[in-house]
Amino acid sequence: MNNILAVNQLNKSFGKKHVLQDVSFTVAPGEVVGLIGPNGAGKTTVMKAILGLFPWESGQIAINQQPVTVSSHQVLDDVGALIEYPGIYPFLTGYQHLELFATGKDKQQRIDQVIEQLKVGSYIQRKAKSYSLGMKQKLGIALALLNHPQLVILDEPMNGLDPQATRDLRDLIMTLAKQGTSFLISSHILSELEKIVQEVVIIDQGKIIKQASINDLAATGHSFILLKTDDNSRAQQVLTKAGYQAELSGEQLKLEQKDEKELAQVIQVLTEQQLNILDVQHQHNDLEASLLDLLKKDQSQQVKE
Ligand SMILES: Nc1ncnc2c1ncn2[C@@H]1O[C@H](COP(=O)(O)OP(=O)(O)OP(=O)(O)O)[C@@H](O)[C@H]1O
Repeated sequence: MNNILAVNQLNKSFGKKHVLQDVSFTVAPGEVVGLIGPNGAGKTTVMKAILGLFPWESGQIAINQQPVTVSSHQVLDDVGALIEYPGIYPFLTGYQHLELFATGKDKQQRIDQVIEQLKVGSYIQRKAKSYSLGMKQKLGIALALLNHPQLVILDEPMNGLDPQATRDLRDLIMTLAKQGTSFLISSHILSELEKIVQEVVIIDQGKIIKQASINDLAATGHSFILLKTDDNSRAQQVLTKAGYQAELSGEQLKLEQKDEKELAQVIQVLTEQQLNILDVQHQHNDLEASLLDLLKKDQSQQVKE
């Protein structure tokens, strides 16, 4: 299947600062891809380049196999985007914004649909200057989705949204993706996106350090055993003596589980020393931890280079 978006060997500098270095990744139709990286990694710059907002030194960007450049924007008709802050006119109502940007014969239907999808009906007739941060954010997302684009680019879309609105947005993204819309969504928090993305592109200091499915990334994650005993500090000593590295974490002892048999062995070691186990929990697939691991490895690699 052809990719809806292909970024190939993109290089971009601002002055002397090489902000994107050979950035390559793809987005397939109907796929939700997370662009994840720490502050300043280059996420917004990648997104702005895809929208042809500035020139770059080398590399190609194609949407539906058509090149995007600063002077050729036609392919962007099929792209909806919210980058950084929504561009909102304070003296227009939310509804007037939608009227201004809606296209097509079914304009009215599109406006009504997006008002319902984003649940903005109660304030859409008010002037935008009275909107809270979250309300503005929802209007920005409504504008990105309004004309049923094939590809939607959202830069930190959960910014300013309360937990209910965050959940509603996740549900909406998943529904639209099932209907074939592709999404590229940036965040510096992986856990915020892990429920909706199939694929993650991890960027650090302008370089893509990994593009992987969320399942592959989870498989590289760590597993931990969390134990509560009637004497955690003695249990820690007993485990250390037996060759396990257990750290005290609040009311629990936390140790990395390297293989499946380990839990039974740990329990045996403790019960042999008359320690009572009050609670056992498993912590699996800590995606945030595996992301941090990747970033740490990348940074130590760069120090060596
Ligand atoms: N117009 C510009 N002029 C100069 N430097 C810029 C410009 N835009 C971005 N940069 C620099 O490029 C780097 C990447 O910035 P970018 O905004 O793409 O990061 P980000 O991953 O989106 O970060 P955040 O999560 O903080 O939004 C940063 O070092 C930033 O200072």
